[in-house]
Amino acid sequence: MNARAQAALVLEDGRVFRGAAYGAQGRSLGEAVFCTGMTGYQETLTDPSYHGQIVVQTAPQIGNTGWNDEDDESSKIWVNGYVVRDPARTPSNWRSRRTLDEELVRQGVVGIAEVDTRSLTRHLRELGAMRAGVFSGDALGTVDEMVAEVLASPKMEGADLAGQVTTPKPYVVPAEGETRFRVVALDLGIKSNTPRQMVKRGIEVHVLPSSASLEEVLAIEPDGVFLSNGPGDPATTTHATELTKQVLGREIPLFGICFGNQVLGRALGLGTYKMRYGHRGINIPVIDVATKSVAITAQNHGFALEGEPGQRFESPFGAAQVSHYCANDGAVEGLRAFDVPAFSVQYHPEAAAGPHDAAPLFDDFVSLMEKRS
Ligand SMILES: NC(=O)CC[C@H](N)C(=O)O
Repeated sequence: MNARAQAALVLEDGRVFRGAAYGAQGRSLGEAVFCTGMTGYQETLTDPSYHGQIVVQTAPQIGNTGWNDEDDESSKIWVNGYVVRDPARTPSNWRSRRTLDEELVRQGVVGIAEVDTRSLTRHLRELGAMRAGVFSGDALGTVDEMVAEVLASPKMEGADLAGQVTTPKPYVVPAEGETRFRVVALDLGIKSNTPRQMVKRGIEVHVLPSSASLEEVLAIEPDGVFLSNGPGDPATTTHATELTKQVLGREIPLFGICFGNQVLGRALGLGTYKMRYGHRGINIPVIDVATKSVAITAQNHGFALEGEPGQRFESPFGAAQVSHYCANDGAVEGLRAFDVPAFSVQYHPEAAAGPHDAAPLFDDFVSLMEKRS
């Protein structure tokens, strides 16, 4: 392997990890977060929810299966920067078209390799996700210069990012087989596998930009409304939250995932807060309050809804409950409304990548629409 140029990962608290340039060379700034998934790096990199973040892969070996033309979760890589320990020298997979390194270069994503990602993960776990920068080649400066650049970059709290990743124009994903339902999916940063899960169940999915108005939603005469995942601070989602309230007021069945869970929660009157380091991985245990069963889930979030496991509360739309919580730390993982047809989860039932325990939630959405039709 050719020697790689020098690179540095600089955290806002002044901690510096030296390593080797990986992917494009230059500078990238963003919030450093760690993801514990041992597989699924292509889906992670192309998940729009990671926009604005520098993703640290806790697992040491990344890139082993190269980059293929099938597994992208959107049109491009959204992470601002990428941190790995030991990149594959020779990827091997029958679908691989190029190396991860080549793809990062092709898309101009600045990364760093040869970083002790376990030590870095422990640092972020104890001190919290924080702003960081990856600097390589000519962009390398003195530590003081690099820290100053990091400190001048925007924080994740207060970041309104959905508008930067949403589709510019509406589009339709046709149902497979007979069309049983029509659903409006509000694109706050949707992943490709989500419409795929719905169309398999006879749903025609109308994906609308995050700025869609109530009139635009109603013009489609939807049987249900879906709120997608997405990047940024849920406290900034005023438009989506207002739209959700109007949909709830009309008793149109509603299902939200991740950012969508936070938006539904805000519409029901709950607050959101920034977690210390969030949940990012593909083996996060969630408990369903009603059945006490555990699902192993795919997750990627840094904010969470306020609330206690099982807590019932009165919302402007009647009674509701914190229906799911995380077995690791008790964080809110799902909501159910009792007087309007709405529910949501903080995790990813589309599971790309990840286990399929939560896939039946799409069937629950279908049942909710069946009951109303
Ligand atoms: N995957 C998501 O939808 C993430 C939601 C939100 N941006 C968070 O970090 O909590």
